[in-house]
Amino acid sequence: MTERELWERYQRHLCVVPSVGLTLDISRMNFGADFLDGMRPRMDAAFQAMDALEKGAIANPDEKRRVGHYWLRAPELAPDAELKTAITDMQARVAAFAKDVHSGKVKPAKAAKFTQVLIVGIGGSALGPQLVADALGSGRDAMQVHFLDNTDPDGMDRVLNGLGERLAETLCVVISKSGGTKETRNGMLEVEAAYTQRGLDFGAHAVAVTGDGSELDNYAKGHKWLRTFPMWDWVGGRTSVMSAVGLLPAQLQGLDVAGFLAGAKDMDAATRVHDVAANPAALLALMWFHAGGGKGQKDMVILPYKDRLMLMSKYLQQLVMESLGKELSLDGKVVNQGLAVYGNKGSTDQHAYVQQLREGVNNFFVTFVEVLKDRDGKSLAVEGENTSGDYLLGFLLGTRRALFEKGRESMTLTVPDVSARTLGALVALYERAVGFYASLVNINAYHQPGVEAGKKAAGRVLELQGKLLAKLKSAKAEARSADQLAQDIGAEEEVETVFKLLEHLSANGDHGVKRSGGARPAEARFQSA
Ligand SMILES: O=P(O)(O)OC[C@H]1O[C@H](O)[C@H](O)[C@@H](O)[C@@H]1O
Repeated sequence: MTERELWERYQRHLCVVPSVGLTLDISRMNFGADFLDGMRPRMDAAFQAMDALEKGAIANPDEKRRVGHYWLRAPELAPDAELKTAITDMQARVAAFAKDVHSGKVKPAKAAKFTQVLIVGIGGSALGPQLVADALGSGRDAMQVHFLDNTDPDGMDRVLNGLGERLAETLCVVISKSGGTKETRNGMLEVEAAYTQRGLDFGAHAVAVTGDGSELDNYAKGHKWLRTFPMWDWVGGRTSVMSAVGLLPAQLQGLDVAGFLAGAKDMDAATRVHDVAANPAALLALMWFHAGGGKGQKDMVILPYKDRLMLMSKYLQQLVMESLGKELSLDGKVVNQGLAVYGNKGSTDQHAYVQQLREGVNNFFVTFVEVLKDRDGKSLAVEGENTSGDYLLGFLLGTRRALFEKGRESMTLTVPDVSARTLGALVALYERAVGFYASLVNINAYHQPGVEAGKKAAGRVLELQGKLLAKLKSAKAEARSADQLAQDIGAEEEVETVFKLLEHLSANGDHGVKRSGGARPAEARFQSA
């Protein structure tokens, strides 16, 4: 194709969303002339399914739940008055609480004001707030935000040591929809201990975002925490950033929550239309289908040329892969669907893996994100009249071209800035695209049955550890091999897990387990000190 023909293709297929100032360019995807028409029947079915979902159908059949994240930014569209009031009440309570925290009306026990927010959560209960905080935050925010999103003890120490004395002016927000996630529970208990160690009453510094009646809800109420904010079964964790999960941290940080919701609402309006050419979410889903043959055969590389959007790929990784990575179709057939997502930011990644994208295995398509506004204020001319921002665009367009020359496909999303409004629009765009794509490939995007297997297996590991410790204590002084200990606790078949547990126990002083003997598993001996 000549440059001129590409320019024609660019204009013909450019999807323009004036309400949020976003465009989607699909001209560098190599779909054929009849692809969009050919997909029309499937896309029509996807539109019907989405319309039904928004009206309150049970769109998550396995869990028999409605799927209501679109109502979070348009409560008037919620299918009944009760839901609408739940949303508007939540928004009002979040805003009022943040106002009271900022004014000092709600204050810590031993400091004048809360200045820091420590968020404890994981997965959908952390990734949204992390994306928002990183994309929109600055040193001038009303409060500084920190995260504990793992059960890694050293990771917790790093965050808590970083807060240091400021723990006295830290508001801890524990987020868990189910209220039973172990990583979050552990993080909460460790944070509680850190407050107690400093002579501070944790409850007077803590709030919860969780489902009514959950373990966390009961704990928060039982320990007189400052507040609890609701999470509902009709909002999935990975689409919860516009519930209290994302709004409370954003409001506390002093970000433009109204703009965030408005951007999403405007994008929802744009992606609700059944005209494919005008609907960027439909086009994204169709391009994913085209690129991977409807089977996820190509990976989605998210490349925003903007530092503030670096967590976009991480956020989309959960949204896309947890939604689309499914064993079974809606009819119960084994389909093993999915779309792999990775990426960081340009031009940084050009100095890392983009080499492979241009010349290596062609198993991906790129989504460039171009941000028109370089920075607040004027830029330095770094070479001739060129600014650093001119270079950023130069590198984006250069990589787009270099990939296309080698037959590697890309799309480009162009947005005016990284404002709350734009971020809300981007989140809404991908939420809708994931929903459409799930319909195109006939899967349930709103459950995550696969996640449970790992959790159950972890439960068994900890159960074995309990038995092992009891055995080691009763057989004090006698050094035994992993094989012997596995037999002792009636877990001969699980000797490898037993060895891994002993290796970990003896590397840490917590349980007083000592290792002796050789370095190889069969030579190692363990005993209670
Ligand atoms: O919010 P929570 O109930 O604590 O869940 C946190 C996360 O963990 C689960 O394993 C799910 O796979 C995620 O979708 C969820 O966001």
